[in-house]
Amino acid sequence: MKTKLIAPSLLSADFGNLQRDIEMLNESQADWVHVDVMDGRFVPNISFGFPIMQTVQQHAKKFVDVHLMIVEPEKYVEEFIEKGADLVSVHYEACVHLHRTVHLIQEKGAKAGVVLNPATPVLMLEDIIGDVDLVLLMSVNPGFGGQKFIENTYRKIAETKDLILSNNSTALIQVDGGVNLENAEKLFEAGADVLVAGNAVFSSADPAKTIELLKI
Ligand SMILES: O=C(CO)[C@@H](O)[C@H](O)COP(=O)(O)O
Repeated sequence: MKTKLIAPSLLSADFGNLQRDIEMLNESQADWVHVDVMDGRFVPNISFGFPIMQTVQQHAKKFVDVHLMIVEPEKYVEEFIEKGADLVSVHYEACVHLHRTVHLIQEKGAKAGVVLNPATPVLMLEDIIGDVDLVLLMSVNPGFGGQKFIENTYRKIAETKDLILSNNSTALIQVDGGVNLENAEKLFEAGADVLVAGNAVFSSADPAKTIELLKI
């Protein structure tokens, strides 16, 4: 997988015109489509589930990146993969048996990511870094789009990069939350490989142009 990737989050798309927004992403320079699944238990908000995932599967031509903000994600990963997820990321904080869940995702044919909330230290990944394809660092508390970026994410990117290098891991670093045209370049320079952007893309006058500018 190449780096400096943009993954627009469908959480900020217009659900009344979801096909239109996915087709816009297909034609844009977006690399991935980021799908935020929230259950109202792991996070204090409910977004959507399998029916929306089916719409994504029908229309998206880009790599589909699913972020599960749900308790007991191991119960649902297989169905998300059947419905087109190329990568499934699960929260460190939500998995009792993280190693088992990561390997389940990979056995079912998808890439596996592990997600850290802002208050979870990078060192918790020491014994799983060699198994995962991606580390997703939350730069806001998960649950809502349009929140303010938490600045200590830069330090966490550096720590994740060190962990990856010292373990000869090939995991990508993804950053999610409050990413915008002001901080994207700095985040890539700090070592992020994939930036998720919801509000910055879908609230802009020209989402396709914003995606292009986020990559510069
Ligand atoms: O996972 C989440 C929120 O929990 C994110 O993917 C947000 O959707 C990012 O939104 P912006 O901060 O870019 O609006």
